[in-house]
Amino acid sequence: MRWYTRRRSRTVCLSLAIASLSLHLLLAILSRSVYQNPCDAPSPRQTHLHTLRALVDTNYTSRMLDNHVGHGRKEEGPPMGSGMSKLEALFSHPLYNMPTPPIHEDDWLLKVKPKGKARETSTQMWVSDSDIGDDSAHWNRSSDSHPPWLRFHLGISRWQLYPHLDPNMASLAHQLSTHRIVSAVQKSGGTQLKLVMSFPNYGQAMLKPMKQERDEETNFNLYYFSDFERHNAEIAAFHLDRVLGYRRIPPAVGRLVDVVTEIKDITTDHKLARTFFTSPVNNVCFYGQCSYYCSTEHAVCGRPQNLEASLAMMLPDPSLATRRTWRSPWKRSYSRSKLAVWEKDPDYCDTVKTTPPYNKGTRLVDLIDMTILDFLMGNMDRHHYETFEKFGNNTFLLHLDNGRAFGRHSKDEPSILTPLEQCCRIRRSTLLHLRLLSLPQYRLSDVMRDSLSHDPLFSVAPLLSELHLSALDRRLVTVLQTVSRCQERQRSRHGEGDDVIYEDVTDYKTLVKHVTPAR
Ligand SMILES: Nc1ncnc2c1ncn2[C@@H]1O[C@H](COP(=O)(O)OP(=O)(O)OP(=O)(O)O)[C@@H](O)[C@H]1O
Ligand SMILES: [Mn+2]
Repeated sequence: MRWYTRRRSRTVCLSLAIASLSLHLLLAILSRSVYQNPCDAPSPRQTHLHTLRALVDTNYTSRMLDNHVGHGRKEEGPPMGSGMSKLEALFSHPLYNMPTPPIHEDDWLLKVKPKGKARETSTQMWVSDSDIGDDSAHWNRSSDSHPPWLRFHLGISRWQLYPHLDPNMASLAHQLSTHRIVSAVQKSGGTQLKLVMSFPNYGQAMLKPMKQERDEETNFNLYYFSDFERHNAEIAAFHLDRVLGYRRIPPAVGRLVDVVTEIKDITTDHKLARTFFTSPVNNVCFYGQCSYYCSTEHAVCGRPQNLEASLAMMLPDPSLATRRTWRSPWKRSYSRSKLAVWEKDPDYCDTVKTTPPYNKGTRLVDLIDMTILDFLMGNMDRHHYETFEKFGNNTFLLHLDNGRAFGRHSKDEPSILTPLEQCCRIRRSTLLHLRLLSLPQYRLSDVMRDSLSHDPLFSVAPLLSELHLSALDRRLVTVLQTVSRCQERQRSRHGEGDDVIYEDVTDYKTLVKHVTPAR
């Protein structure tokens, strides 16, 4: 009996031990599965690596990337756990922070004189390249004591107008939108009314007034060459150019200008002053002198004195930094009946490719970059572009005059993409940027909305309507499809698609090495 009881209690103990062991095992398995998710979630670094690998894939398609990068699910926000806006996440992406070679003294647009020398010779402390002898010194290029406009001028290089994440940008925008206006005169040249405004610290800006409501579409019966210029297009173009990573448009911000105290009362331009009048509803209006739309019927009017306008930072005066103007090979005919050569000859690019300066260096792909910018914003008015003469042919193209962009959101204009269609050539870096902006977590319309919300006029109304923002996404898909078609065409001809890509990002290893966790 005792023997039986001992045996029973031993069995019970054994079963209890087995049960507790199983329970432990079960708990361990459960806790592992509970904590597994955060441990296995990709770090920002891994996400960046995934994105980059997918972006350089030659068989890239947008849908494939959604799966690749989002690990099968749609990732709507910026990289996990970053706490950043989509714009901040975009600008912190390695593609925007690639190591750049040091800028040599000859690669700056303006050289600065040592302070002593400058005082001896003249009151101006910056001089053009041709004015300077052997006494140049590395003096104060980024000094905090300089006004923002001078820091902007001194920061222009052979490769860009301003650096990525420019620490000067906020004060530059602040100056343009708030500093007292001490002078306003008409800017000569060009076809539509625009003014040059001066600030007490000698900075200058080019003003384009608001002529139509933001969501008003350009009349479909109007030819591109008689379209109005839009102040919000100048501002949005600056933001788009920066988002694309180009940095080839001078900073432009919005401002509510008092047409009486900030233009009429202070102008020394008598021709301009004479055109002021009061409208039947007591708004103050003016129309100036120019070849298009400078008449009472097309006057710009304050409400009653407040006028929305864009103010773009002026580039250094041509006497300090000469600019060269180039006619675009894909210039439109500016005629109601004539077609341009490129519209009649599908092989037109073969000729351009062998014609200087498009036969060497980056000029052709720089032009394609400009084409992509113009297609995205629907700008049909790119008849010319400019470069700084000092840098010869080895430099970026200035994307000035964007007032006729963002006129229509309901229609895309495929003819703007003709240079890309005909030449089938694109910088690797541009393609990577475009592909990045097609991902849901960096979506072009979202980063543009974010970027434009920093403009002072955002408090009046968003600079681009939602319809214009979504047109950007639609057009981006068209650009990427065009490139894919080019690659397919090339592949079917030669067995590969690499003639399409101008390889300007050669060192992927360096790029990937520089993938840093998002801050
Ligand atoms: N930010 C700037 N700084 C200095 N010069 C500028 C700036 N923006 C434009 N310009 C110069 O002023 C000229 C006229 O400006 P813009 O082209 O914007 O006016 P427009 O009336 O639209 O001209 P067009 O009718 O020829 O298209 C430009 O060709 C350019 O050389
Ligand atoms: Mn123009």
